[in-house]
Amino acid sequence: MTTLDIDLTDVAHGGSAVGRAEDGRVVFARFGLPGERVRVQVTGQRSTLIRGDVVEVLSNPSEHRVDLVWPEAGPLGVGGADLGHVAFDYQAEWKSHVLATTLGRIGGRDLQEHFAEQGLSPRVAALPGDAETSGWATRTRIEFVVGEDGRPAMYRDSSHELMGVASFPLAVEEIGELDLFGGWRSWWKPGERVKALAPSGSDPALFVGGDVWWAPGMRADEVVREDVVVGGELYAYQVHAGGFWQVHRAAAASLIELVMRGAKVQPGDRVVELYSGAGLLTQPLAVATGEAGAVYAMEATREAVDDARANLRDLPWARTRAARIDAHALEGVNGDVVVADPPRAGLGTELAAMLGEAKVGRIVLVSCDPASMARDVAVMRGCGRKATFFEAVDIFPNTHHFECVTVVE
Ligand SMILES: C[S@@+](CC[C@H](N)C(=O)[O-])C[C@H]1O[C@@H](n2cnc3c(N)ncnc32)[C@H](O)[C@@H]1O
Repeated sequence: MTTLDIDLTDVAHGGSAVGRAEDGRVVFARFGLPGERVRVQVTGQRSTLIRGDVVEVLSNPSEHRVDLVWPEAGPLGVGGADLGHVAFDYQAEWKSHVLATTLGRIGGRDLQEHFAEQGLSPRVAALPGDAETSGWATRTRIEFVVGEDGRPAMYRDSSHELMGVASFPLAVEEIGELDLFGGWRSWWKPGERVKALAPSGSDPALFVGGDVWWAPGMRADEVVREDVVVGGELYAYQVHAGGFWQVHRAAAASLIELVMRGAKVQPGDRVVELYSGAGLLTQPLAVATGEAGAVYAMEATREAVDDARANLRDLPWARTRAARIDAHALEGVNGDVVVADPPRAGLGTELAAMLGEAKVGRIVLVSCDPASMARDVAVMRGCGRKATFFEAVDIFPNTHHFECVTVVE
């Protein structure tokens, strides 16, 4: 067991605080805070860097350090709450700092200066209501694996080793109704992957082995209902229990609000939506274009497209196609507005350049990784476009993740 004693000076993208070892290598230390002198247990190393977890604060404990609400997800524990040791208010500072430095590191000085000139602030805002629970009890979806003893387990961070867990503090209270630590033990099988969900419009359910259950051996519908209220408007959705949906209980409404504010869709507009999932954004976009306009949405997952079609039943000018988005699919793409919500890897330089150069008025990019956001926006800048809107929102409290919405025109 190798340990190092170091001073932490900064924070890095990915959830670690940063310091330097005596041999000059950069140390990425999870569960540390800048200003602290800490003992780090090394969990991995290369010729240029060392990774580890803070197992002891030796001196200068940070005023922003809090006791771990979920100790099993602390140092040397399971992944999933790598900012669980950081005071809720300071998580926004941490993430804003990472966002600003990532903009510069990936997009260069030009992108940082461009954001400043455009009056765009790289700040990450907490979701309303989260301060009350310090961001705990906010997730309507949690995933785990059944351990050898039949109890819920998760993987130790960056490893294939399963560790039993005794609670899920990130889950909303309603998930407790499933009694995950009760009668399922003799029913589900070790090694099975389980998703527990508490949809806003249906009873809590468990997705395991491709089926949906509300209690051991008691089947539930394979689709659940999600109701999202934004500005007094209700958007209602069906979603396959195993399919993608935003995990934070307020994330769906927040993303609709931000995307619609940035997209400025007018009646009669032609909108192209990429990576549209079950149609979370497609529905409000179609309401905004009205029947004089059109929304063309693309999504790779068949089940999500089935959900989206059901969700757009009353808005027939919105059409969804099951298709992989690649350079071929985007050839000749055009419209008033393109909305893209890709997975963590972002659009990539090729697709970002295609969109940047396309006959499209406004591109709304939803990014769950600041590095891919900075790269994609920098590529579109290189096509002569300007960033005109930027908001970042903390839809993953107690982890290093957050979401960005950028508009490029
Ligand atoms: C971050 S989710 C966003 C979905 C939706 N906007 C929402 O918020 O619910 C990204 C979606 O992209 C889809 N996807 C990933 N790669 C894709 C590809 N190459 N082509 C089409 N869809 C893809 C996934 O299935 C997923 O539904």
